[in-house]
Amino acid sequence: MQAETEVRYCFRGDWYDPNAALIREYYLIFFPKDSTAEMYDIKNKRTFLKRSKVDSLSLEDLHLGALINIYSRELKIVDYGDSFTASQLGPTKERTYAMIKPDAFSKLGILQLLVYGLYNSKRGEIVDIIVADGFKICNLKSIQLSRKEAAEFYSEHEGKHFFNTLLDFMTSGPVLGMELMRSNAIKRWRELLGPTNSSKARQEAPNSIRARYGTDGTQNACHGSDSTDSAAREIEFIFPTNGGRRRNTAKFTECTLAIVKPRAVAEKLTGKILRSISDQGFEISSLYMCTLERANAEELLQIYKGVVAEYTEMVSEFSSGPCIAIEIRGNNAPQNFREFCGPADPEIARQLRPNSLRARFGKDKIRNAVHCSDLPDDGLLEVEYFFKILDN
Ligand SMILES: Nc1ncnc2c1ncn2[C@@H]1O[C@H](COP(=O)(O)OP(=O)(O)OP(=O)(O)O)[C@@H](O)[C@H]1O
Repeated sequence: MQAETEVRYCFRGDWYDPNAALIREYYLIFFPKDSTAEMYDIKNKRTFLKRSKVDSLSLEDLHLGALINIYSRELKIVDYGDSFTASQLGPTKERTYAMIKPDAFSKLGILQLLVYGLYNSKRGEIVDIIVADGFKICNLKSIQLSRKEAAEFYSEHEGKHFFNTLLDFMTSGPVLGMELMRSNAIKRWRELLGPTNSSKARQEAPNSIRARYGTDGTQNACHGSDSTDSAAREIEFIFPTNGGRRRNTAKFTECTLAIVKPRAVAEKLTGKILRSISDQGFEISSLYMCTLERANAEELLQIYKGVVAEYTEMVSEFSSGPCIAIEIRGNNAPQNFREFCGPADPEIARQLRPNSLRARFGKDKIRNAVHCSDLPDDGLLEVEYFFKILDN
């Protein structure tokens, strides 16, 4: 009897080795059956990691451009490693760049877009449309584009009569940049957008995003890449992987830091958590998705080292996948937000503060959904760490 071949997917991944200051290339082989992975060093032609369990990794995390953490190594998936993987996953994992432009951003606000959009189907806001249509949000950031950046982004239109108006508009307020993934992502997102001109959209595609949220020919709510090449270029432009970052929208006043931890992001709790934060009266002034390296997680959590028994596990959870860093603003934000987060242990939180974030969304002490700055003086320092140092 012939043995059944085990399904395995192969990717090419780059890891930046800071000691040698060079990029090392690996094949990453993933076995979905038991969530194990193997790594092969391409240059040195040898196995780098024997087949080992990587619980935090799932096939959903593995797509072109993804940043994943394998045993403290941040690997960027740069290509498919074999034709089987390319043919199986390529069509289902097409990426596009979507951007909520300043008109829709300010009309709806980050929270309505992200939260009510996700969780109040009656409002049917933009992100709801995105998620409900089967897109995965692979990256996300609120950005303030400079005129130079807007001009570069829309360089194909330079010289056209509407170019200056377009730049005025695109720099008039924050935008929300998103890298989206699903099958036929580019075509599907543009179908959802409808015609460029919002008035035409209202006539020809009244349910489209531009018909519903756009104003006119320039202020048309959202952008979508028009080809695979432009998607790759635009994703790289907004979320550069080779140095430099786009300016975030953090304000650094009356603020504290919240992080939606990787397990909560993976369980799609981000929207519910953001909604609770805003319902409580806090302002979400800036946010972005990132995958923390172990060293950064250690730095953030250093005050717990030697104090909290679960320190090592906490660091592992923090660096296990994408998380969302948020600048929270409000009166006495560090203390008030910390109270709203509740005790670190969700079991205790459920007894003592049943309405706190950790009581509602936490699983256990490690996977307690949300991190918040602990001491009053740490609020601004941690916001600066995430929004000035890590995101610069
Ligand atoms: N005739 C016009 N008058 C004013 N603004 C325009 C005009 N044509 C395009 N624009 C603005 O420039 C943007 C880029 O134009 P383009 O032709 O690439 O449209 P699109 O591909 O539908 O939009 P986008 O690139 O933003 O997804 C439009 O979304 C709109 O904001």
